[in-house]
Parts: sequence; structure tokens; C-alpha cells
Amino acid sequence: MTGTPTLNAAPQPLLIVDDLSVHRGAAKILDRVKLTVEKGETLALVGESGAGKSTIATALMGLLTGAKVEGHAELEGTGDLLSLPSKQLVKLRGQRISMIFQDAGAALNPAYTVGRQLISALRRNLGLSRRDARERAIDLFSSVGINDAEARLSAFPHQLSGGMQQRVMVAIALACNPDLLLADEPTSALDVTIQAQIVRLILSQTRARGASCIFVLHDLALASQSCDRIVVLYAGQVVECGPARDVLERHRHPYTRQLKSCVLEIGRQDLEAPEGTVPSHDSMPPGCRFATRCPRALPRCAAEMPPLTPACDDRDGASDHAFACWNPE
Ligand SMILES: Nc1ncnc2c1ncn2[C@@H]1O[C@H](COP(=O)(O)OP(=O)(O)OP(=O)(O)O)[C@@H](O)[C@H]1O
Repeated sequence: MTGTPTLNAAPQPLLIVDDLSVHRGAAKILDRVKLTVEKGETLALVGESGAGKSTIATALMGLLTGAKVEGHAELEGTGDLLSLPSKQLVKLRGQRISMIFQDAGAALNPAYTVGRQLISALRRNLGLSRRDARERAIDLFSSVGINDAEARLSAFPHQLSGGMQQRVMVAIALACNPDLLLADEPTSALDVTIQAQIVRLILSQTRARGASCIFVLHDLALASQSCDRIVVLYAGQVVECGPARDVLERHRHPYTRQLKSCVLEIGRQDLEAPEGTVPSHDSMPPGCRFATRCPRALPRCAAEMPPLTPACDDRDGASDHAFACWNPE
């Protein structure tokens, strides 16, 4: 028998996104986005409003409407999510990949109790009996910190606080032990005092299940504290990516520096807002999209798009830290 070299083979990533582009009419909302999510890893997508973070998450869920999607998103054992027939995608949602939305109040159905919404997800996806699904729903509610879980099953969404509604969404998203959780700024509609609790809850629950998570965040500091790797997006493109610590402490792209100083210096009188505005999607420059706001821009930057380049500055190339800039820091 001929041996096959599988014993020492590197584990396959859970998700490989390759050249994901999204067009809405003439506007190119995402431009050849590449990212990889390892099994059990938490990846943060950061960037200012309009960078395309939610579009990535929604495209992976197959929920984008009115847009042309190009590229590939290989989910291990499933194939390309972007070209799966919708019947297969429906089956996959909840079971292998699930999403927590920005506003739980809007995502939950106001006409049904939260228990009914969770129990029906469990019955539909796992084929549980009504009684087993109810028991599992109580366990899930308890595991996400909902007190008096059994009684809360009969609450309607409007009877719960925003934080409780988001805990319900976390329970529903994790109900069927998905391999990949997409969390799209799940705390943006919440009081600051409970934002950190919900972020911690999502990360601890995903990690406890060995699942991977793509976390959409505005806040680079929060991303670096809570996630393994970071992808920084600007105007639909990846401008820097790598291990969270490298991106925060050894950033090379001037935009990452600006994001970082916005977070670290917020509240200071001398905070320097980036000058200029993000170019409009239907008239993007041929070169770097950040060039018009960049304090380090060279003539070349406006004319030629910089490719993602390995940073090679850390741990003998063991890190996959990379940046797209002609004049990096
Ligand atoms: N349904 C839509 N129709 C038209 N344009 C859209 C639609 N959804 C998003 N866009 C545009 O796509 C771009 C990316 O939006 P997206 O919501 O993905 O950004 P984001 O980084 O998640 O921003 P935010 O942090 O504000 O949610 C924006 O310019 C937005 O205006």
C-alpha cells in the first residue's frame, strides 16, 4: 500500500475567501477581498462606516440582494458558498454558519415569543421533538446568562431589554453549534455599559464550542483585545491584516495608524481627524483609495494600486501580517 502524507498535513482553514468583489450598479462596494479563518479562530473586520464590513458578512450568508457578487468563499466540507444553490444555503444557515445582526430588536420576530423562535430553530435544524427542543432552549438561555430561563421562553421581544434581546440572538445563532459565527456589530444598538458583556459572551460561547467567528467591529482596540486576527478594510479593500497584536503594535499602513489613534486618543482636544473624505464608490481612483487622506502619500500612490505585501518584520516570517501601501510606516 502506498502511504499518503496526511498525518503531518497542516489543518485546512475553515473558510477561505478569495477575491470577493461586490458591485451595486457602477459602484464597487468590495474589491477583491481575501481572508482566511482558521478553525476555532476569531477574526475581526475593522474599518470606518461604509468600508464594506457588513457586506462581507451578508455576502457569506448569501443574503445580499440587488448586488453582483464575484469571487469564492470556500467553507470546509461544503464548497463555494458564493455559488451554492439557495436550497443548500438555507440548509447551511444555522447549522454550519449563522449570523448575529446589529439590532436584535429588528432581527427577532415581534409577533412570536422568543422561546418559540428558538424552539422552532432547534426543531427545524436538529429535528428535535418539542419537549427536547424546549429543554435545550432552557439550557441555551441559561448558558447565555438569561436568568429564569424557563419563564423567559414565553416573553415577546418587546418585553426584554436590548441586552436580553441580544442574548436571545446569541442563543439562536449558537443553537445548532455552527462552525462559523458572523457577528455584525452586535453591540452597536446597546448601552455602552453592556456592550463589553455581550462581546465577551459571544467570544466565550464561540470558543467554548470550538467554533470560529468573524466579528465586525469599529473599534480597533476592542478587536485587538478580543480577537486572534484583524483585517482592516478601507473603502472596500483590505489594507492591512494579520495577528491582532502585530496589526495593533506594528501596523504598517497609515490608515491603521489613524484608526488606532482615533481609538486611543478619543476625547483628547488635539485629536486629528483624517482630512478629506472616502472617495465615492462609483469614482474610485486607480491607485490607493486612501491616498487623498494619507499624510505619507507619494505621487505613485494616486496612480497605482499597492498590492498586499507580507510585513516580514515579525518572528521570522511566521506571522501572516501583510499591508497594502507604497510608503508604509
Ligand atoms: N442595500 C444597499 N444598497 C445600496 N448600497 C448599499 C446597500 N448596503 C450597503 N450599501 C453601500 O455599501 C457600502 C458598504 O456598506 P457596509 O454596510 O457593508 O459598510 P460597513 O463597513 O459595514 O459600515 P457600517 O459600519 O456603517 O455598518 C456603503 O457605501 C453602503 O452605502
